[in-house]
Amino acid sequence: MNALELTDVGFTYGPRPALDGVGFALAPGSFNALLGPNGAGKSTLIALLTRLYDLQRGEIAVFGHSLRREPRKALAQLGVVFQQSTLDLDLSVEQNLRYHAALHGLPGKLATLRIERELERQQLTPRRRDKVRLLNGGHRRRVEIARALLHEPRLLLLDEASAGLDPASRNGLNRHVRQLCREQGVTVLWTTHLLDELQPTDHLLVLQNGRLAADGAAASLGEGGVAAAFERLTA
Ligand SMILES: Nc1ncnc2c1ncn2[C@@H]1O[C@H](COP(=O)(O)OP(=O)(O)OP(=O)(O)O)[C@@H](O)[C@H]1O
Repeated sequence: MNALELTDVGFTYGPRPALDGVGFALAPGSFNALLGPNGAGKSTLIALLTRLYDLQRGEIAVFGHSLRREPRKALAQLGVVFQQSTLDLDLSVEQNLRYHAALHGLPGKLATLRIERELERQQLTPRRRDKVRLLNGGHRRRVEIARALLHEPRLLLLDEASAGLDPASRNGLNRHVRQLCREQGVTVLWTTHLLDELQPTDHLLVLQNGRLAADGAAASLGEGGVAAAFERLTA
């Protein structure tokens, strides 16, 4: 069963479609990168995946659950790190996680266990009592990843998660998410416009004018690596 499957997805705000017949599938446990120039439709796609917008055309299924017909089951499998941080800077790392757990109805003891496990997995245990305000951008992102994983989703969606980070933090975050994918079997959909965050074996999805211009291993896109392929596709 695919972690995520899109079939003929279309969405339009006005006369011109923002997404037009987009279809792809993500294998469980894979690292997938979603790329595209400004206006290609990435944000629209993410808004559909998170149900900010309702589907107008096509189907989206998360681990076999239709987002349209079984939204609760589909969303239960989905963890999201949004582009704009929504952490409370004046609460500690742990308080932010506890607040989120309560919001999602996790009972106290279970919440404590999950929070401890995620803090450990995200290497944040020593910072648990620090206010988020004191953390650097990379560590804040890790708090958001911990938060997104508290309900044990199997698909993690990161929307431009590395935007605004310095190169060292960007690399650290990218390595960290790849490790989660490799060691914990979490399927990752990583949205970026930074080609240096990609590896030849990544599954690459390139959106261009609302359509899928490429869907396959980065290495299979031809001569010159990802950067050349991206330039050719979006020229
Ligand atoms: N709220 C809206 N109302 C009308 N048109 C919109 C709206 N949001 C996006 N669009 C249009 O839909 C198309 C896709 O935009 P979208 O924001 O999904 O692309 P994107 O790939 O996320 O771009 P960026 O990288 O700049 O965020 C663009 O032509 C955009 O102008």
